[in-house]
Amino acid sequence: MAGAAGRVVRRWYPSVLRSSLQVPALQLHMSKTAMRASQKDFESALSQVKRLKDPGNEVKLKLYALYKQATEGPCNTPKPGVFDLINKAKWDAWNALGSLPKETARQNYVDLVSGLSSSSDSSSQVKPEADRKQPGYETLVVTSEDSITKIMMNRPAKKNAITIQCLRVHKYQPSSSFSPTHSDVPSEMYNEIMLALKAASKDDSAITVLTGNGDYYSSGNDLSNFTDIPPEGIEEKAKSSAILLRDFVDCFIDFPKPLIAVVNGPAVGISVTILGLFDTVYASSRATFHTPFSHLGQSPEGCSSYTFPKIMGPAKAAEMLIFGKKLTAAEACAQGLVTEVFPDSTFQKEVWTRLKAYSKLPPNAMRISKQVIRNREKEKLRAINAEESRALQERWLSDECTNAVMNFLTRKAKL
Ligand SMILES: CCCCCC/C=C/C(=O)SCCNC(=O)CCNC(=O)[C@H](O)C(C)(C)COP(=O)(O)OP(=O)(O)OC[C@H]1O[C@@H](n2cnc3c(N)ncnc32)[C@H](O)[C@@H]1OP(=O)(O)O
Repeated sequence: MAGAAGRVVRRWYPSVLRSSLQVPALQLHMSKTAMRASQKDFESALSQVKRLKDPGNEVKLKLYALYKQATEGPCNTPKPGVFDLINKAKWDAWNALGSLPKETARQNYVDLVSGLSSSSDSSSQVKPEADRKQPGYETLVVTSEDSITKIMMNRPAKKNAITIQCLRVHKYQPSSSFSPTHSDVPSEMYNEIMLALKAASKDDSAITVLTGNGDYYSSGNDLSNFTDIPPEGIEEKAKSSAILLRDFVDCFIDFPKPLIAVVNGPAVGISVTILGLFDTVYASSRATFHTPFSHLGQSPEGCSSYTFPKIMGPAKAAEMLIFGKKLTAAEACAQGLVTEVFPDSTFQKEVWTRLKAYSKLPPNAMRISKQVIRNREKEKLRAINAEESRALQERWLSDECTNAVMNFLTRKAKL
Protein backbone atom coordinates (compact mmCIF):
# COMPACT_ATOMS: atom_id res chain seq x y z
CA MET A 1 0.00 0.00 0.00
CA ALA A 2 2.74 2.40 0.98
CA GLY A 3 4.52 1.57 -2.25
CA ALA A 4 1.41 2.29 -4.28
CA ALA A 5 0.96 5.65 -2.64
CA GLY A 6 4.63 6.38 -3.04
CA ARG A 7 4.50 5.69 -6.76
CA VAL A 8 1.51 8.01 -7.15
CA VAL A 9 3.36 10.76 -5.47
CA ARG A 10 6.61 10.22 -7.31
CA ARG A 11 4.89 11.26 -10.54
CA TRP A 12 3.46 14.43 -9.14
CA TYR A 13 5.40 15.69 -6.16
CA PRO A 14 8.95 16.95 -5.79
CA SER A 15 11.24 14.76 -3.69
CA VAL A 16 10.73 16.89 -0.60
CA LEU A 17 7.19 15.51 -0.32
CA ARG A 18 7.92 11.84 -0.80
CA SER A 19 9.05 10.85 2.66
CA SER A 20 5.88 12.02 4.34
CA LEU A 21 3.76 9.81 2.07
CA GLN A 22 5.30 6.46 2.94
CA VAL A 23 2.33 5.24 4.99
CA PRO A 24 1.65 1.97 6.80
CA ALA A 25 -0.88 -0.64 5.65
CA LEU A 26 -4.58 0.16 6.00
CA GLN A 27 -6.10 -0.12 9.43
CA LEU A 28 -9.79 -0.64 8.87
CA HIS A 29 -12.49 -0.80 11.52
CA MET A 30 -15.57 -2.08 9.75
CA SER A 31 -17.56 -5.25 9.37
CA LYS A 32 -15.76 -7.92 7.39
CA THR A 33 -17.97 -7.71 4.32
CA ALA A 34 -17.92 -3.95 4.11
CA MET A 35 -14.21 -3.93 4.79
CA ARG A 36 -13.46 -6.30 1.92
CA ALA A 37 -15.55 -4.37 -0.60
CA SER A 38 -14.32 -0.98 0.47
CA GLN A 39 -10.68 -1.95 0.69
CA LYS A 40 -10.81 -3.49 -2.76
CA ASP A 41 -12.28 -0.29 -4.23
CA PHE A 42 -9.73 1.78 -2.39
CA GLU A 43 -6.84 -0.34 -3.60
CA SER A 44 -8.10 -0.20 -7.14
CA ALA A 45 -8.43 3.60 -6.85
CA LEU A 46 -4.83 3.76 -5.62
CA SER A 47 -3.59 1.93 -8.66
CA GLN A 48 -5.96 3.83 -10.97
CA VAL A 49 -4.60 7.15 -9.75
CA LYS A 50 -1.16 6.23 -11.08
CA ARG A 51 -2.48 6.18 -14.61
CA LEU A 52 -4.10 9.60 -14.43
CA LYS A 53 -2.81 12.71 -16.06
CA ASP A 54 -1.59 15.33 -13.59
CA PRO A 55 -4.87 16.64 -12.10
CA GLY A 56 -3.35 19.85 -10.70
CA ASN A 57 -2.18 20.81 -7.22
CA GLU A 58 -5.59 21.43 -5.70
CA VAL A 59 -6.82 17.94 -6.54
CA LYS A 60 -3.51 16.37 -5.52
CA LEU A 61 -3.85 17.98 -2.11
CA LYS A 62 -7.40 16.65 -1.80
CA LEU A 63 -6.22 13.16 -2.70
CA TYR A 64 -3.38 13.40 -0.23
CA ALA A 65 -5.65 14.56 2.58
CA LEU A 66 -8.25 11.87 1.91
CA TYR A 67 -5.55 9.21 1.73
CA LYS A 68 -4.08 10.25 5.08
CA GLN A 69 -7.53 10.47 6.68
CA ALA A 70 -8.53 7.08 5.27
CA THR A 71 -5.39 5.36 6.49
CA GLU A 72 -4.43 7.24 9.68
CA GLY A 73 -7.57 9.05 10.76
CA PRO A 74 -7.67 12.72 11.81
CA CYS A 75 -4.52 14.82 11.41
CA ASN A 76 -2.12 13.86 14.21
CA THR A 77 1.17 15.59 13.37
CA PRO A 78 2.47 18.97 14.53
CA LYS A 79 1.73 21.89 12.26
CA PRO A 80 4.76 22.64 10.00
CA GLY A 81 6.40 26.06 10.29
CA VAL A 82 5.16 28.92 8.11
CA PHE A 83 8.16 28.71 5.78
CA ASP A 84 7.70 25.00 5.12
CA LEU A 85 5.13 25.88 2.45
CA ILE A 86 4.54 22.51 0.85
CA ASN A 87 4.20 20.51 4.05
CA LYS A 88 2.04 23.23 5.53
CA ALA A 89 -0.32 23.04 2.52
CA LYS A 90 -0.55 19.29 2.94
CA TRP A 91 -1.06 19.54 6.69
CA ASP A 92 -3.79 22.17 6.17
CA ALA A 93 -5.62 19.95 3.67
CA TRP A 94 -5.50 16.94 6.00
CA ASN A 95 -6.38 18.94 9.09
CA ALA A 96 -9.37 20.49 7.26
CA LEU A 97 -10.99 17.04 7.15
CA GLY A 98 -11.44 17.26 10.93
CA SER A 99 -12.98 14.09 12.35
CA LEU A 100 -14.27 12.70 9.03
CA PRO A 101 -14.54 8.92 9.58
CA LYS A 102 -11.92 6.78 7.87
CA GLU A 103 -14.48 4.87 5.83
CA THR A 104 -16.05 8.10 4.53
CA ALA A 105 -12.62 9.40 3.56
CA ARG A 106 -11.93 6.14 1.76
CA GLN A 107 -15.22 6.37 -0.12
CA ASN A 108 -14.56 10.02 -1.02
CA TYR A 109 -11.13 9.06 -2.30
CA VAL A 110 -12.64 6.34 -4.48
CA ASP A 111 -15.33 8.75 -5.79
CA LEU A 112 -12.78 11.45 -6.56
CA VAL A 113 -10.53 9.06 -8.48
CA SER A 114 -13.52 7.65 -10.34
CA GLY A 115 -14.60 11.15 -11.39
CA LEU A 116 -11.06 11.99 -12.51
CA SER A 117 -10.72 8.77 -14.49
CA SER A 118 -13.90 9.18 -16.45
CA SER A 119 -13.20 12.82 -17.23
CA SER A 120 -9.60 12.23 -18.39
CA ASP A 121 -8.87 9.55 -20.94
CA SER A 122 -11.53 7.02 -20.06
CA SER A 123 -13.01 7.08 -23.57
CA SER A 124 -10.07 5.07 -24.82
CA GLN A 125 -10.85 2.35 -22.28
CA VAL A 126 -14.59 2.13 -23.00
CA LYS A 127 -15.61 -0.88 -25.02
CA PRO A 128 -17.81 -0.06 -28.01
CA GLU A 129 -21.49 -0.28 -27.06
CA ALA A 130 -22.08 -3.09 -29.56
CA ASP A 131 -19.63 -5.32 -27.61
CA ARG A 132 -21.43 -4.82 -24.31
CA LYS A 133 -24.97 -4.99 -25.63
CA GLN A 134 -27.16 -7.78 -24.27
CA PRO A 135 -28.78 -9.79 -27.07
CA GLY A 136 -32.49 -10.46 -27.41
CA TYR A 137 -33.98 -6.97 -27.53
CA GLU A 138 -35.27 -5.29 -30.66
CA THR A 139 -36.52 -1.95 -29.36
CA LEU A 140 -33.96 -1.48 -26.57
CA VAL A 141 -30.23 -1.48 -26.12
CA VAL A 142 -29.46 -3.05 -22.76
CA THR A 143 -25.93 -2.95 -21.40
CA SER A 144 -24.36 -3.83 -18.06
CA GLU A 145 -21.11 -2.26 -16.99
CA ASP A 146 -19.57 -0.70 -13.88
CA SER A 147 -22.39 -2.25 -11.78
CA ILE A 148 -24.93 -0.28 -13.80
CA THR A 149 -27.55 -1.83 -16.05
CA LYS A 150 -28.58 0.69 -18.66
CA ILE A 151 -31.87 0.20 -20.50
CA MET A 152 -31.96 2.50 -23.51
CA MET A 153 -35.14 2.93 -25.55
CA ASN A 154 -33.98 2.63 -29.13
CA ARG A 155 -36.51 3.86 -31.68
CA PRO A 156 -34.95 7.28 -32.27
CA ALA A 157 -36.67 7.75 -35.64
CA LYS A 158 -40.03 7.47 -33.85
CA LYS A 159 -38.92 9.56 -30.87
CA ASN A 160 -38.79 6.36 -28.80
CA ALA A 161 -42.57 5.97 -28.87
CA ILE A 162 -43.49 2.88 -26.84
CA THR A 163 -45.15 0.10 -28.81
CA ILE A 164 -47.54 -2.58 -27.63
CA GLN A 165 -47.02 -6.29 -27.98
CA CYS A 166 -49.80 -7.39 -30.29
CA LEU A 167 -49.29 -10.33 -32.59
CA ARG A 168 -46.41 -12.11 -30.87
CA VAL A 169 -46.80 -15.31 -28.92
CA HIS A 170 -44.82 -14.53 -25.79
CA LYS A 171 -46.11 -12.13 -23.24
CA TYR A 172 -44.58 -10.98 -20.00
CA GLN A 173 -45.90 -12.94 -17.02
CA PRO A 174 -45.31 -11.08 -13.77
CA SER A 175 -44.75 -14.25 -11.77
CA SER A 176 -42.90 -16.34 -14.35
CA SER A 177 -39.18 -16.90 -14.52
CA PHE A 178 -39.18 -16.19 -18.24
CA SER A 179 -36.00 -14.52 -19.35
CA PRO A 180 -35.18 -13.15 -22.78
CA THR A 181 -33.39 -15.12 -25.44
CA HIS A 182 -32.80 -14.23 -29.03
CA SER A 183 -35.61 -16.27 -30.49
CA ASP A 184 -38.55 -15.89 -28.17
CA VAL A 185 -38.56 -12.29 -27.06
CA PRO A 186 -41.46 -10.13 -28.19
CA SER A 187 -40.24 -7.13 -30.11
CA GLU A 188 -42.57 -4.52 -28.68
CA MET A 189 -41.26 -2.00 -26.24
CA TYR A 190 -43.65 -2.26 -23.27
CA ASN A 191 -42.85 -5.96 -22.99
CA GLU A 192 -39.16 -5.52 -23.59
CA ILE A 193 -38.88 -2.88 -20.88
CA MET A 194 -40.65 -5.24 -18.45
CA LEU A 195 -38.31 -8.08 -19.37
CA ALA A 196 -35.24 -5.85 -19.07
CA LEU A 197 -36.37 -4.62 -15.63
CA LYS A 198 -37.03 -8.14 -14.48
CA ALA A 199 -33.56 -9.24 -15.64
CA ALA A 200 -31.95 -6.15 -14.05
CA SER A 201 -33.66 -6.85 -10.74
CA LYS A 202 -31.79 -10.17 -10.62
CA ASP A 203 -28.44 -9.34 -12.19
CA ASP A 204 -25.41 -8.23 -10.19
CA SER A 205 -25.73 -4.55 -11.01
CA ALA A 206 -26.17 -2.09 -8.15
CA ILE A 207 -28.34 0.44 -9.99
CA THR A 208 -30.53 0.52 -13.09
CA VAL A 209 -30.96 3.34 -15.55
CA LEU A 210 -33.66 4.05 -18.12
CA THR A 211 -32.77 6.45 -20.91
CA GLY A 212 -33.49 7.18 -24.57
CA ASN A 213 -31.43 7.09 -27.76
CA GLY A 214 -31.47 10.16 -30.01
CA ASP A 215 -32.99 13.58 -29.45
CA TYR A 216 -36.02 12.40 -27.43
CA TYR A 217 -36.25 10.56 -24.13
CA SER A 218 -39.63 9.21 -25.27
CA SER A 219 -42.77 10.52 -26.97
CA GLY A 220 -44.85 8.17 -24.80
CA ASN A 221 -47.40 5.66 -25.97
CA ASP A 222 -47.06 4.90 -29.69
CA LEU A 223 -50.35 6.22 -31.03
CA SER A 224 -50.42 3.63 -33.78
CA ASN A 225 -50.99 1.07 -30.99
CA PHE A 226 -54.62 2.13 -31.34
CA THR A 227 -54.85 1.01 -34.95
CA ASP A 228 -54.13 -2.66 -34.39
CA ILE A 229 -57.63 -3.91 -33.54
CA PRO A 230 -57.93 -7.70 -33.05
CA PRO A 231 -60.84 -9.74 -34.50
CA GLU A 232 -62.44 -9.80 -31.02
CA GLY A 233 -63.07 -6.07 -31.36
CA ILE A 234 -62.12 -2.77 -29.84
CA GLU A 235 -63.43 -3.56 -26.34
CA GLU A 236 -61.12 -6.55 -26.15
CA LYS A 237 -58.21 -4.38 -27.32
CA ALA A 238 -58.95 -1.80 -24.62
CA LYS A 239 -59.15 -4.55 -22.01
CA SER A 240 -55.86 -6.22 -22.95
CA SER A 241 -54.14 -2.81 -23.18
CA ALA A 242 -55.34 -1.94 -19.68
CA ILE A 243 -53.89 -5.21 -18.37
CA LEU A 244 -50.61 -4.54 -20.14
CA LEU A 245 -50.51 -1.01 -18.76
CA ARG A 246 -51.14 -2.25 -15.22
CA ASP A 247 -48.40 -4.92 -15.49
CA PHE A 248 -45.99 -2.39 -16.98
CA VAL A 249 -46.47 0.14 -14.19
CA ASP A 250 -46.37 -2.60 -11.51
CA CYS A 251 -42.84 -3.44 -12.70
CA PHE A 252 -41.74 0.07 -11.76
CA ILE A 253 -43.60 -0.02 -8.44
CA ASP A 254 -41.92 -3.30 -7.52
CA PHE A 255 -38.44 -2.67 -8.86
CA PRO A 256 -36.11 -3.46 -5.94
CA LYS A 257 -32.91 -1.54 -6.79
CA PRO A 258 -32.26 2.18 -7.19
CA LEU A 259 -33.88 3.19 -10.47
CA ILE A 260 -32.62 6.28 -12.25
CA ALA A 261 -34.09 8.08 -15.24
CA VAL A 262 -31.53 9.80 -17.45
CA VAL A 263 -33.86 12.09 -19.37
CA ASN A 264 -31.81 13.01 -22.42
CA GLY A 265 -34.49 15.05 -24.20
CA PRO A 266 -38.23 15.76 -24.31
CA ALA A 267 -40.50 13.32 -22.50
CA VAL A 268 -44.21 12.86 -23.21
CA GLY A 269 -47.13 10.95 -21.67
CA ILE A 270 -46.39 7.72 -19.87
CA SER A 271 -42.63 8.33 -20.02
CA VAL A 272 -43.28 11.34 -17.77
CA THR A 273 -45.88 9.90 -15.43
CA ILE A 274 -43.77 6.91 -14.37
CA LEU A 275 -40.97 9.27 -13.30
CA GLY A 276 -42.77 9.58 -9.97
CA LEU A 277 -41.84 5.92 -9.38
CA PHE A 278 -38.11 6.45 -9.99
CA ASP A 279 -35.65 7.12 -7.20
CA THR A 280 -33.67 9.77 -9.07
CA VAL A 281 -34.37 11.74 -12.24
CA TYR A 282 -31.52 13.53 -14.03
CA ALA A 283 -32.53 15.78 -16.92
CA SER A 284 -30.72 17.49 -19.75
CA SER A 285 -31.46 21.22 -19.95
CA ARG A 286 -33.08 20.36 -23.31
CA ALA A 287 -35.65 18.03 -21.75
CA THR A 288 -39.31 18.97 -21.41
CA PHE A 289 -42.08 17.18 -19.53
CA HIS A 290 -45.47 16.99 -21.17
CA THR A 291 -48.60 15.06 -20.17
CA PRO A 292 -51.29 16.11 -22.69
CA PHE A 293 -53.91 13.59 -21.55
CA SER A 294 -56.98 15.80 -21.95
CA HIS A 295 -55.84 16.81 -25.44
CA LEU A 296 -55.78 13.11 -26.28
CA GLY A 297 -59.13 12.35 -24.62
CA GLN A 298 -57.28 10.26 -22.03
CA SER A 299 -56.54 10.35 -18.30
CA PRO A 300 -53.35 10.08 -16.21
CA GLU A 301 -51.56 6.77 -15.60
CA GLY A 302 -48.28 5.56 -14.09
CA CYS A 303 -49.63 6.37 -10.58
CA SER A 304 -49.18 10.06 -11.42
CA SER A 305 -52.67 10.84 -10.06
CA TYR A 306 -51.10 10.07 -6.67
CA THR A 307 -47.35 10.71 -7.05
CA PHE A 308 -47.58 14.09 -8.82
CA PRO A 309 -49.80 15.84 -6.23
CA LYS A 310 -47.54 14.36 -3.55
CA ILE A 311 -44.37 15.57 -5.28
CA MET A 312 -45.44 19.02 -6.48
CA GLY A 313 -48.70 19.77 -4.68
CA PRO A 314 -52.23 19.38 -6.11
CA ALA A 315 -52.34 22.72 -7.93
CA LYS A 316 -49.19 22.20 -9.98
CA ALA A 317 -50.11 18.55 -10.59
CA ALA A 318 -53.53 19.58 -11.93
CA GLU A 319 -51.92 22.02 -14.36
CA MET A 320 -49.82 19.20 -15.79
CA LEU A 321 -52.25 16.29 -15.63
CA ILE A 322 -55.57 18.02 -16.42
CA PHE A 323 -54.49 20.98 -18.56
CA GLY A 324 -51.40 19.43 -20.14
CA LYS A 325 -49.00 22.21 -19.17
CA LYS A 326 -45.56 21.39 -20.56
CA LEU A 327 -42.70 21.96 -18.09
CA THR A 328 -39.14 22.89 -18.91
CA ALA A 329 -36.41 20.89 -17.19
CA ALA A 330 -35.79 23.78 -14.79
CA GLU A 331 -39.50 23.99 -13.91
CA ALA A 332 -39.73 20.23 -13.40
CA CYS A 333 -36.72 20.43 -11.10
CA ALA A 334 -38.19 23.34 -9.15
CA GLN A 335 -41.36 21.30 -8.68
CA GLY A 336 -39.48 18.25 -7.41
CA LEU A 337 -40.16 15.90 -10.31
CA VAL A 338 -36.53 16.14 -11.45
CA THR A 339 -33.59 15.67 -9.11
CA GLU A 340 -31.07 17.77 -11.02
CA VAL A 341 -30.71 19.45 -14.42
CA PHE A 342 -27.38 19.42 -16.30
CA PRO A 343 -26.38 21.57 -19.29
CA ASP A 344 -27.08 19.60 -22.43
CA SER A 345 -23.48 19.98 -23.63
CA THR A 346 -22.08 18.13 -20.60
CA PHE A 347 -25.15 16.08 -19.67
CA GLN A 348 -23.90 12.57 -20.51
CA LYS A 349 -20.44 13.09 -19.07
CA GLU A 350 -21.63 14.60 -15.80
CA VAL A 351 -24.46 12.16 -15.25
CA TRP A 352 -22.42 9.03 -15.94
CA THR A 353 -19.57 10.21 -13.74
CA ARG A 354 -22.07 10.69 -10.94
CA LEU A 355 -23.74 7.34 -11.55
CA LYS A 356 -20.47 5.43 -11.68
CA ALA A 357 -19.60 6.82 -8.27
CA TYR A 358 -23.04 5.91 -6.87
CA SER A 359 -22.83 2.41 -8.30
CA LYS A 360 -19.84 1.71 -6.06
CA LEU A 361 -21.86 2.21 -2.89
CA PRO A 362 -22.73 -1.00 -1.04
CA PRO A 363 -25.57 -2.51 -3.13
CA ASN A 364 -27.40 -4.19 -0.27
CA ALA A 365 -27.52 -0.99 1.75
CA MET A 366 -28.95 0.85 -1.26
CA ARG A 367 -31.60 -1.83 -1.78
CA ILE A 368 -32.66 -1.77 1.87
CA SER A 369 -32.77 2.02 1.90
CA LYS A 370 -35.04 1.94 -1.14
CA GLN A 371 -37.26 -0.65 0.54
CA VAL A 372 -37.52 1.45 3.68
CA ILE A 373 -38.41 4.52 1.65
CA ARG A 374 -40.88 2.85 -0.73
CA ASN A 375 -42.35 -0.32 0.77
CA ARG A 376 -45.13 1.18 2.83
CA GLU A 377 -46.58 2.79 -0.30
CA LYS A 378 -46.44 -0.25 -2.56
CA GLU A 379 -49.91 -1.63 -1.90
CA LYS A 380 -51.45 1.78 -2.29
CA LEU A 381 -49.57 2.37 -5.56
CA ARG A 382 -50.75 -0.96 -6.96
CA ALA A 383 -54.35 -0.08 -6.15
CA ILE A 384 -53.96 3.35 -7.76
CA ASN A 385 -52.37 1.76 -10.82
CA ALA A 386 -55.31 -0.62 -11.19
CA GLU A 387 -57.80 2.23 -10.83
CA GLU A 388 -56.01 4.44 -13.39
CA SER A 389 -55.82 1.52 -15.83
CA ARG A 390 -59.58 0.87 -15.49
CA ALA A 391 -60.33 4.54 -16.15
CA LEU A 392 -58.17 4.48 -19.27
CA GLN A 393 -59.79 1.32 -20.54
CA GLU A 394 -63.03 3.32 -20.76
CA ARG A 395 -61.35 6.45 -22.13
CA TRP A 396 -59.84 4.49 -25.04
CA LEU A 397 -63.37 3.66 -26.19
CA SER A 398 -64.52 7.30 -26.13
CA ASP A 399 -65.02 9.53 -29.18
CA GLU A 400 -62.71 12.12 -27.61
CA CYS A 401 -59.81 9.67 -27.61
CA THR A 402 -60.57 8.15 -31.02
CA ASN A 403 -60.71 11.61 -32.65
CA ALA A 404 -57.48 12.80 -31.04
CA VAL A 405 -55.59 9.70 -32.14
CA MET A 406 -57.02 9.87 -35.67
CA ASN A 407 -55.99 13.51 -35.90
CA PHE A 408 -52.40 12.62 -35.04
CA LEU A 409 -52.27 9.63 -37.35
CA THR A 410 -53.75 11.55 -40.28
CA ARG A 411 -51.22 14.33 -39.65
CA LYS A 412 -53.88 16.84 -38.62
CA ALA A 413 -52.47 17.28 -35.13
CA LYS A 414 -49.22 17.22 -33.25
CA LEU A 415 -48.49 18.26 -29.71
C1 LIG B 1 -50.47 -0.37 -23.04
C2 LIG B 1 -50.89 0.97 -23.47
C3 LIG B 1 -50.63 1.95 -22.42
C4 LIG B 1 -51.00 3.32 -22.81
C5 LIG B 1 -50.78 4.23 -21.69
C6 LIG B 1 -51.28 5.61 -21.94
C7 LIG B 1 -50.19 6.45 -22.42
C8 LIG B 1 -50.43 7.70 -22.78
C9 LIG B 1 -49.40 8.52 -23.40
O1 LIG B 1 -48.22 8.27 -23.45
S1 LIG B 1 -50.02 9.93 -24.10
C10 LIG B 1 -48.74 10.57 -25.08
C11 LIG B 1 -48.81 10.04 -26.47
N1 LIG B 1 -47.83 10.71 -27.29
C12 LIG B 1 -48.13 11.70 -28.12
O2 LIG B 1 -49.26 12.12 -28.24
C13 LIG B 1 -47.00 12.26 -28.94
C14 LIG B 1 -47.34 12.28 -30.40
N2 LIG B 1 -46.21 12.83 -31.17
C15 LIG B 1 -46.08 14.13 -31.46
O3 LIG B 1 -46.91 14.95 -31.14
C16 LIG B 1 -44.85 14.54 -32.22
O4 LIG B 1 -44.40 13.43 -32.96
C17 LIG B 1 -43.71 15.01 -31.29
C18 LIG B 1 -44.11 16.37 -30.68
C19 LIG B 1 -43.43 14.00 -30.19
C20 LIG B 1 -42.40 15.21 -32.09
O5 LIG B 1 -42.66 16.07 -33.17
P1 LIG B 1 -41.53 16.30 -34.29
O6 LIG B 1 -40.25 16.66 -33.66
O7 LIG B 1 -42.09 17.22 -35.31
O8 LIG B 1 -41.30 14.85 -34.91
P2 LIG B 1 -42.31 13.99 -35.80
O9 LIG B 1 -43.71 14.25 -35.40
O10 LIG B 1 -41.97 14.15 -37.22
O11 LIG B 1 -41.95 12.50 -35.29
C21 LIG B 1 -40.98 11.70 -35.96
C22 LIG B 1 -41.62 10.36 -36.24
O12 LIG B 1 -41.99 9.75 -34.99
C23 LIG B 1 -43.38 9.44 -35.00
N3 LIG B 1 -43.88 9.56 -33.63
C24 LIG B 1 -43.52 10.45 -32.70
N4 LIG B 1 -44.20 10.25 -31.59
C25 LIG B 1 -45.04 9.23 -31.81
C26 LIG B 1 -46.01 8.57 -31.02
N5 LIG B 1 -46.23 8.89 -29.74
N6 LIG B 1 -46.69 7.56 -31.58
C27 LIG B 1 -46.48 7.19 -32.83
N7 LIG B 1 -45.54 7.78 -33.65
C28 LIG B 1 -44.85 8.79 -33.12
C29 LIG B 1 -43.98 10.44 -35.96
O13 LIG B 1 -45.21 9.98 -36.42
C30 LIG B 1 -42.92 10.49 -37.01
O14 LIG B 1 -43.03 9.33 -37.79
P3 LIG B 1 -42.85 9.37 -39.38
O15 LIG B 1 -41.46 9.84 -39.60
O16 LIG B 1 -43.87 10.34 -39.89
O17 LIG B 1 -43.08 7.97 -39.83
